[in-house]
Amino acid sequence: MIQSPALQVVDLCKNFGALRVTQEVSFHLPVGHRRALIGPNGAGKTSLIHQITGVLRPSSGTVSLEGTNIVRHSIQQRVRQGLVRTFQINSLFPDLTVIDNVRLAALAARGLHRSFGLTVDHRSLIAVEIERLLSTLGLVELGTVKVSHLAYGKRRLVEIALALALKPKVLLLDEPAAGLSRQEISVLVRVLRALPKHIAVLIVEHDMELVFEYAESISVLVQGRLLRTGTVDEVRSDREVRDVYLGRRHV
Ligand SMILES: Nc1ncnc2c1ncn2[C@@H]1O[C@H](COP(=O)(O)OP(=O)(O)OP(=O)(O)O)[C@@H](O)[C@H]1O
Repeated sequence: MIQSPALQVVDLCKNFGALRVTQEVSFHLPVGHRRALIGPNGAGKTSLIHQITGVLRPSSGTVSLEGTNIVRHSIQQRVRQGLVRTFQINSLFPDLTVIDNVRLAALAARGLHRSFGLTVDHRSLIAVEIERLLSTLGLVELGTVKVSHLAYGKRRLVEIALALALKPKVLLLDEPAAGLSRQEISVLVRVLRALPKHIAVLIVEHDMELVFEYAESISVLVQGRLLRTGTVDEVRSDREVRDVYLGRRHV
């Protein structure tokens, strides 16, 4: 049997009045694939992510998760189905510890809002899961620290921990390296590489070093249209992509 792609977008269009922010965008992400979405400012990357997550309703076209068209599903339904976007820092609870923040997401993934009333087995399962997650993200030693006491780079890792606690099949990362130092970006790349292999990742990122180091393939969006999708080498050496976005410094 042929496996459906983890995520498939077909002929997606979005207009704001006369402005066409998404124009007949089609692509698919195989299970476990790591794709970067790049493009100049205002190309429509965030608008595309918003349509995939359900924040924005497309004007036409479909978004499918494992073969099911989810275009009419709510944001919450999509999350429950495994389409998860990283939380923004301002959605973390600053006065709670890292562990408590991750626990809330792990409970939410089970349709629960508090651990009160859970069986001992459930609690220990969740505790093991949190431990594993923090270890993947290199946050074990910071588990009992309040989020408000963490450096910016660590908070961004907590965002990813929360998203992972929701058990994604497809993880959407919107500029995870924004505001990070080079050293923090190399930690981020290590963390992203250590993600479970079955998770497909779509990462929107302006930091080309990260993109070239991490992505298996790249899609280039320009003025709402996909200009090119290919391997890192194909996209890097594409003359048109260089002209509209990469310039000469990344060749
Ligand atoms: N709600 C809206 N109403 C009208 N126009 C919008 C709306 N949201 C986005 N736009 C426009 O759509 C275009 C694409 O914006 P978008 O934020 O998706 O680009 P982007 O590629 O994510 O840019 P950046 O890299 O700067 O984040 C821009 O011209 C923007 O002004």
